[in-house]
Order: sequence, then C-alpha cells, then structure tokens
Amino acid sequence: MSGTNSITGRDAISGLVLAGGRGTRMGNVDKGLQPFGGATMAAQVAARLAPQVAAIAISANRNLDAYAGFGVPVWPDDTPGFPGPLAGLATGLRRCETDYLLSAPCDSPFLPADLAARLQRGLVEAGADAAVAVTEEDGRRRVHPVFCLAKRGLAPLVDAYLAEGGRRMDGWHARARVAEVLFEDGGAFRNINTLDELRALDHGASGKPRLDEVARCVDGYDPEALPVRDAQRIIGEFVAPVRAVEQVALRAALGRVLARDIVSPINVPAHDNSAMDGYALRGADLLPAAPLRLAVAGIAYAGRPFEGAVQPGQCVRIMTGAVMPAGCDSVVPQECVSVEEAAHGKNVLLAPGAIRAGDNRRLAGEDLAVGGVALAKGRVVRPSDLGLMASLGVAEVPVQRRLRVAFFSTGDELRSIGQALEEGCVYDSNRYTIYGMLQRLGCDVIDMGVVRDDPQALESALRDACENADAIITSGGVSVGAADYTRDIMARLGDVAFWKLAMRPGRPLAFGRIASNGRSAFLFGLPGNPVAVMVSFYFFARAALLRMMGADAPLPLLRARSLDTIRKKPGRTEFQRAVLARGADGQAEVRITGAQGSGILRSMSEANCMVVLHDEQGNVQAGEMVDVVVFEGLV
Ligand SMILES: Nc1nc2c(c(=O)[nH]1)N[C@H]1C(S)=C(S)[C@@H](COP(=O)(O)OP(=O)(O)OC[C@H]3O[C@@H](n4cnc5c(N)ncnc54)[C@H](O)[C@@H]3O)O[C@H]1N2
Ligand code: MOO
Ligand SMILES: [Mg+2]
Repeated sequence: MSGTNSITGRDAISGLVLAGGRGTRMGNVDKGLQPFGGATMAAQVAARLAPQVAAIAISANRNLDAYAGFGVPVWPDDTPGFPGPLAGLATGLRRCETDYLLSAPCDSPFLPADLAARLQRGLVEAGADAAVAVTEEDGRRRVHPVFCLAKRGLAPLVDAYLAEGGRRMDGWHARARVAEVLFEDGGAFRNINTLDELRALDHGASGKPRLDEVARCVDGYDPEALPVRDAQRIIGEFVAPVRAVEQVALRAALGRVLARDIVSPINVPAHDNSAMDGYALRGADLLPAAPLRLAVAGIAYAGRPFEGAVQPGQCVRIMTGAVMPAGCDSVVPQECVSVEEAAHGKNVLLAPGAIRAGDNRRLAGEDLAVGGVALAKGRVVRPSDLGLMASLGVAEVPVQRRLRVAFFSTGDELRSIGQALEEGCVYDSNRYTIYGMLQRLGCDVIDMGVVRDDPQALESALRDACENADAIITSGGVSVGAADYTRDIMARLGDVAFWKLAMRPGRPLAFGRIASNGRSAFLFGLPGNPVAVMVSFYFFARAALLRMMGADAPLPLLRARSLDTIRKKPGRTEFQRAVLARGADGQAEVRITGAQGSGILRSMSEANCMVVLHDEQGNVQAGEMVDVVVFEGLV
C-alpha cells in the first residue's frame, strides 16, 4: 500500500461530531440541529467526516431522538452537567471501537476533506498519541484542539484530567504526546457562533458558491440562451444532498434510497451445497473411462445435513440446497445414475464422463462473501434488493429520509376540479402531473393548490413552502407576461436565476434557493405550459431531486430508428413525444406522436417515450438512429 491511507487507514478511525454543548451563544438552541445547507449543521459535519472514517457517532446531550434520526450512534456525556466538549471526547474515547477517534465540532461545516488523513500522517510521523489541527493567521499560530485525532488508549488519561475538574479541550495535552499539524486553509476551520452568522452563511451558499458563481464557470454563460447540458450541470453543482438517515423495516425500504452500503454479515450461501437432487461424491473417485459403483452411505436434506464423513468408494443421497457432506465436492444428478440394491443398502452406478469433479456444487460465499458490499449506498431499493437483504438476514435498513417537496400552480385562469369553468379559464392540470411525478420519485408531497397572480399571495405561498419543504416546484409565471409576478418575488426571497433555455418545449426556467425564517429550500420554477412542465421536470428537476435524496440513478438513454423525418434546428435541444415499438426486423423503432405544441398534453399521454434531439443535431431523416428516453421505469 502507498499514500496517506497506508499509515493506519481510515478503517482505524471513528469520527465523532461534538454536538453536546448548551449553544449559549446561539440563545441556547441546539446548535447541531440548526438548518444549514439543506440539512442541519451536525448533519453537514457528519457528511464531511463520513468519507474520511470507518464510522461516525454523535456526542449530544439534548434532542437525542432528532440525532438518532441521522442513523448513527448518539453518545450523551458520561459526565453529567454539560461539562463541555472534552466530556464528549472522553465519552467517545471510551466507546469507540477503532484504534483512533477523530473529533470535530458540529458548528464547523467547512472542515477539510483530508482532515483525518493529514492528522493521521502527522501523528504517525511524530510518534505521537494524538494530533490536533493548527492554522496560521497573520503570522500567529492558532491551535484547534476540538479537531483532534486521538488514540483510544488515551481514555484513562483524559478521564483523570476531567475527574480533577479539568475542562479545557487542550488541558490534557501536556500529559501526552500531541502532534500539531499545520493546515493552510484557515477558513476550513471556521465555526459558526451566532444565528445571524448561520443565516448569513446559509442564505447565500452554505459553504457552497452562489448560483451566479457556479454559472460563471460555464463557458460563455448566457441566461437568455442556456444550453440544456449547461443548465443541468449548474443545477447539479448547486443542489446539495439532504443528509438525514432513518432506519426502516426491510419491506418499507422498497423504493427508498440506501443511506449506507449494505455489507454482508455472512457468506451466502453459508455452506457449500448441492445444486441438484442426486448423489454427492468425492471427485477423486471419478473414473475417466470406466463405470463407477459407489455405496450410498446416508442421506442429506436441505436443512438436515449428513453428519458423517464420506469415505472413498461412498456417496450420499443429497437434495438441492443440502450442505455438501465432508469429503464430497461433486454431485451427480439422480437422472444420470442407476441404483441397485446391495446386501448392506444401496449402490449407485455412474457411466464414465457423467460429470466432472466439482460439478453441481454451489460454493459458500459465491453469491455474497462475508464483509463484501452487497448493495451500495445511493441505490434505489428494488424488489431484488429486498430479497438480497433478506438473504443476509437484514431486518432493518438505513435509508435517506424522504425528500419533502411542496408544489403549487400559479395563474388567475386556473380552476380546480369541482369548480365551474368560467370563460377563459382552464382546469389546473400541472398540479396533477407534478403530483404524479413526485410520487413516483418517492417524495413526500405537499400540495399547496393554486396561487393567484397576486404578489402577496405568491410571497406567502413561497415562504410557507420554504419553511416546510426541502424543495419547491411551481408552475407558471416564469416567462415575461404582465402577470408573471413569480419572478420578482422568487428573486427577492433568495438566490434565483431565470433562464431561457435553448430547448423546446420548456424554454423558461427559474432555479435557485430561497430562504425564509432561517429555513431554505431549492426552487424549481417550471413553465406553465402543461407539456413544458413535464419536460422540465424530467430533464432538470428529476436529477436534482434525486441528488438531494442521495440517490444514484442516471437516466437511461436508448437508441432507436426514427420512422419519421424530423425537422430540427441545430443550436437547441428538442424533446419530441413519440411511441417506441419493435419493428418487423426486431429492432427498436420510434414514431413521433404528431403535433408537438407545448399545451397538448394528450400527445404526452399517447406517447411512451421522448426522442431527444441534441443541441448540435439538425434535421433527422427517416431511418436514422435517435436517442430515446422511455417513460416506463422513469418515474
Ligand atoms: N414574449 C414571450 N412570450 C412567451 C415566451 C417568451 O419567451 N417570450 N415563452 C413562452 C413559453 S416557451 C412558455 S412555456 C410560456 C411559459 O410561461 P409562464 O411560465 O409564464 O406560464 P403562464 O404564462 O402562467 O402559462 C402558460 C400557459 O400554460 C397554461 N397553464 C399554466 N399553468 C397551468 C396549469 N397549472 N394547468 C394547466 N395549464 C396551465 C396557461 O394557462 C397558459 O396557457 O410562456 C410563453 N410565452
Ligand atoms: O416551454 Mo414553452 O412550452 O417551450 O412553449
Ligand atoms: Mg406567462
């Protein structure tokens, strides 16, 4: 092994988020649970630590249920009375199961991504028992003793210092060998002390750049003609996963996003076993050119093994799934032998070449080996995964908590089902398509109805949504019409960009993050036209929401032959509704559903897929291959 991980490796380190303080400077609020960056401060710190260590725990003394919701162990101080972060460290050292413990405070969400590796290297190089981070500001060294990598064996020493009444985080340093490791980026250790500071940081970016900073990284960024892939990239970089984990019963994990790798606690199968009903034998007994006669020494059923050892010249009657008897490594199916009665019981006769040594045996661990990753985090759990986890005896599964998404439609012309349809009005259909798409994505939905084209009503709906949801989806009002107030209000509440996308349908799109009363939410202001709303959802909101859920589910693209000639201007992406079928030659063919107006929802229902004509593409001739996204299996 080489590199920083070779010294002891992240497997030797547990991470501890120190969230057990009184939060005095924040008005006694529980600092770790303050919303930040689409999650909470402690969750952000845990998320930054998690990839650096083998396991995470949280030191907390209040709101233990809320912390338990993170899906990691929560350790209240063993010493009563909120004695400070050192008590958290002491408790952590006592409880941690790895050789090293790395602490970090819950109010430092920007901590370095290589904190563990560098402290570990410093510790080993200095032959020390602990290592702490140091920065230099204006030529002055500043030690950050709360960012501490300590050997578990230090527990008695720290306990003794606490028992003497010592409270300082670095008060015990003189009694041990503590290495100081210099980090160049002082900002990474920045901590957030007041609610105002928290809001200021969270409002704009939560340690991430502002939207315009992200957008500027796109070559020739033009909000009036933004290519689809640039918009997708900006959105992907701007949204952040909402990290909160819950344990659910196995069946309830269906459709949910795995929050952690599922590691196999056992070998599956647990033993070598038979793949056939037949006779288990010793491969070494097989004769290449002559028939073989074996005495049947006993019988092995699935769940009821044969206990004895099989001697040369013997075999065991065996059923599919039964454990291979000791000494046997092959199974001959019963169809391939003849059985004869003998004085002492039964014999079986095999023709030469009936099987080879090792045939029809399933090896222990061939499906899953103990310690192997059976399912990777980020996976959306499917029925086969439920079965796989059941085969491992997994009763409860850590999943990401469901994303809460609030949505509403805007427009004075909209009527809800059950209302009279006056002159010039239309029934609100977007709320139903959005509802359907969100449901199938596995979100918790908050349907906020229709909001009138009235600035006050819009502002209060947006604030309400922001305070109650992780993401907000609106439809309508993002273009340039005289009643399109949505734009102004969205812009006033946060960091929102208005784009005209180089695509059809779904040209206008608002995207960003808004904040209200210390809470923030990602916002997707989709265009009002009923097909545009669906296309924008599928090609922008879907991936972003999945990313927020911590899911890894790229959109599968197929290729199919176009039956139509399609007129298409290069320089924009077009999404055409179409029907995919198998042609006479067995190959996939696609036919456009006809008129593609962005208000024609019927053609969306008739379609079973969308043809994606990319930016650079021009006219398509009948018979040419095109990219297709199928609806089924999408959401
Ligand atoms: N001068 C310009 N006009 C328009 C442009 C443009 O660039 N310059 N873009 C057009 C495009 S493309 C679209 S898409 C729409 C988007 O407009 P808005 O997002 O402002 O949406 P509205 O004006 O509110 O509504 C558009 C259309 O959709 C109907 N609608 C709205 N909500 C619903 C709903 N919930 N259920 C059913 N139908 C709905 C609404 O009645 C309008 O017919 O702007 C173009 N104009
Ligand atoms: O998004 Mo608009 O519907 O392109 O017409
Ligand atoms: Mg409009």
